[in-house]
Amino acid sequence: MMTKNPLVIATRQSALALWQANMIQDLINSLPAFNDFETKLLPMVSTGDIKLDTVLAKVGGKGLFTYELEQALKAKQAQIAVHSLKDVPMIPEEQFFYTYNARHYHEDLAVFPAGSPYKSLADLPAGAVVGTASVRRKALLAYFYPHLKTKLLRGNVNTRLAKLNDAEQGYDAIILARAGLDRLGFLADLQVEILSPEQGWVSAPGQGIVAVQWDDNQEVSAYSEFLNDPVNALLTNIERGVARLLGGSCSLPLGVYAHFVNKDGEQVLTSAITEEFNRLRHQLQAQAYQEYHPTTPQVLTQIWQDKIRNSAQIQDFVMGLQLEQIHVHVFVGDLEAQKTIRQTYTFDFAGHSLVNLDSPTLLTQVLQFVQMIASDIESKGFAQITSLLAQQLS
Ligand SMILES: NCc1[nH]cc(CCC(=O)O)c1CC(=O)O
Repeated sequence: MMTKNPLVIATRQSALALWQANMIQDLINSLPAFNDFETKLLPMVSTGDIKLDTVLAKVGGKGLFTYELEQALKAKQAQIAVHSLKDVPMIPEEQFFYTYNARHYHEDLAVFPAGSPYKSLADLPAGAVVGTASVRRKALLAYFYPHLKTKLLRGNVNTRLAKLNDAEQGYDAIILARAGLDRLGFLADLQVEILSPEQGWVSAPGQGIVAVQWDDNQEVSAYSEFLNDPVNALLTNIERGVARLLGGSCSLPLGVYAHFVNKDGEQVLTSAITEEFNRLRHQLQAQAYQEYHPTTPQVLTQIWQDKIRNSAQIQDFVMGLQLEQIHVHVFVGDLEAQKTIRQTYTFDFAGHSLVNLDSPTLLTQVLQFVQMIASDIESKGFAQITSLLAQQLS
């Protein structure tokens, strides 16, 4: 029997990180293109898991949850790393690139302690205490709920929930990502309020997306396309593109959320597109493998992409979605709600197709759109916000 190539997956050790790494491992194991690989998880501890006493913006933020995993990639102890995209720095080191997966939920939630008489942030009495370590969430609280106080809350999701339910810690509510709670199976048992971006509570760029990090110096990177989800990649590149042009770091209270809108002007949830779209794409991937194995990953990618473009089933599915526009919600705030910017931007998707997301015309238009958003935000007083923030964070 032939020995298989190792495909070691670096991950943090929190319950959420392991869930996400397992999801990617299962996906890889289900794809014939990876038949010659043997997957294994490499759980690691990151600086962000140890330094728990400060606001994320102050410990530098940059690469706090990714640095150690990147070292494992560079040392070839691991072939890929799995991250919450939200934790990945906006400007990666040159040798690394990412593919994107799975956005089931994008929103933040307010979570209330078991038995709390309150069901929404608006209901909480003046001076009630809300836990978060994120400057974006602090700025949103200051803007929408000025009657509330915030208090630092760090740690992984399990730790934060334990602190919420420990009365001595004094939290009346905490803010968490819906995606994380859903993945851990906690949603059903918790008293929560969904904070929706469409109503102004804009989530972090890339929130809810699982990112797979690849190392250009390792041969396995030729297989990256098989794991990419092109719909999530498009929306994510818009969100992160805006953040990057605004100097993107997690010390900026910035929310960006992009989604598709159909002919009737309704939001089409990304998960409602990607589940079926990827099922069909993966079927064709398996067919291409069957017909052309053994061949190189580059050739297989080409054949597979052609099959996708020529598939009547995929064409039908994509046409049925009637995607017309992409809406991008942006929030830029400061810690005392003195200079908040809120805006929604619209991209005309009608002449494009999900089957051709790598079309140079589309990519050029998207890039111009992202630049337009960033310069519009700048013209609305962005520089004043950042100088105000510098004072507030010092
Ligand atoms: N910085 C922590 C972090 N990074 C990703 C998630 C949740 C999953 C996601 O949003 O993708 C969380 C926890 C939280 O914000 O509640």
